Amino acid sequence: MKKRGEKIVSLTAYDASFAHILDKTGVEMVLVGDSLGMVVQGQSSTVPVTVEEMAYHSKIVSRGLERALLVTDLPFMSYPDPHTAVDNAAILMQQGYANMVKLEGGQKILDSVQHIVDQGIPVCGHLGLLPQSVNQLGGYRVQGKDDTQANIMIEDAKCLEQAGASAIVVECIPSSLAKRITASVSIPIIGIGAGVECDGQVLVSYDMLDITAGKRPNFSKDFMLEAGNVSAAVNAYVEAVKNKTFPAEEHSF
Ligand SMILES: Nc1nc(=O)c2c([nH]1)NC[C@@H]1CN(c3ccc(C(=O)N[C@@H](CCC(=O)O)C(=O)O)cc3)CN21
Ligand SMILES: CC(C)C(=O)C(=O)O
Ligand SMILES: [Mg+2]
Repeated sequence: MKKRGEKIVSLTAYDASFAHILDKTGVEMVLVGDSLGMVVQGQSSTVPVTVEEMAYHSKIVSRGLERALLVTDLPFMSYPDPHTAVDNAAILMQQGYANMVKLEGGQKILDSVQHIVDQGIPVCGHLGLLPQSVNQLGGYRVQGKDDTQANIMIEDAKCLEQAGASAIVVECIPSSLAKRITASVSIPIIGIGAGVECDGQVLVSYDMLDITAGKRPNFSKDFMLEAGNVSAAVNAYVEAVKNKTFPAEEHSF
């Protein structure tokens, strides 16, 4: 799809009924995000989420899917070293029925990425804003704004590709940097708050359906407003990503 210039559409899901709607609407990649800690569990970050919780939600999401690729987040502290990373990735594959696992970070986690890939498990990287590091970052802010940070992120993307990653999510970074990263690797770059020039887009499904308890990141959009029902809202998102009308300038940095 990257080679063909066809945008890859992704949304998060945390249960089977939701997953079924995304699957039948043509969402290509369904992400069981550790964002479930915030939108499902009501916690103030993703840090408390466990491997067991991720495996459970991944398992129930898998029952709603027929076509979409199921990608499941490895949560905070589940990949502190390559051996532990492989063990936990195996749990998400065998108990969560994931097709691919996602880990946050660049060069620091390369050994873990390599070991997981060596076991035949597809890996998705995650660069830019890393919510599992929110306590170091001090908040959810745009990343990669200066040249040094930007160049490190491009190098991280190349290293992840080299280590065998199949795709990379880039979160909350300037559109210009996302464009450079997308041009620097041959694996698909899936953006969230990263502008329209990535190979695909992902959003937290609750945000685009306005199930938000009042707060939604500025890069997201309420697709429920005009659509009126869930399937129509998801369909409007799929169409908007495919024809590059989402994200617009107002959803980008
Ligand atoms: N509901 C929800 N949506 C998400 O997109 C999301 C989660 N939860 N939980 C995990 C992370 C945390 N995320 C977030 C949360 C807040 C902002 C936010 O408020 N960003 C500001 C940018 C601030 C700046 O200018 O630097 C914004 O206005 O969007 C961004 C990402 C993304 N992920
Ligand atoms: C926002 C996406 C990329 C994510 O990691 C999550 O939902 O946890
Ligand atoms: Mg996540």
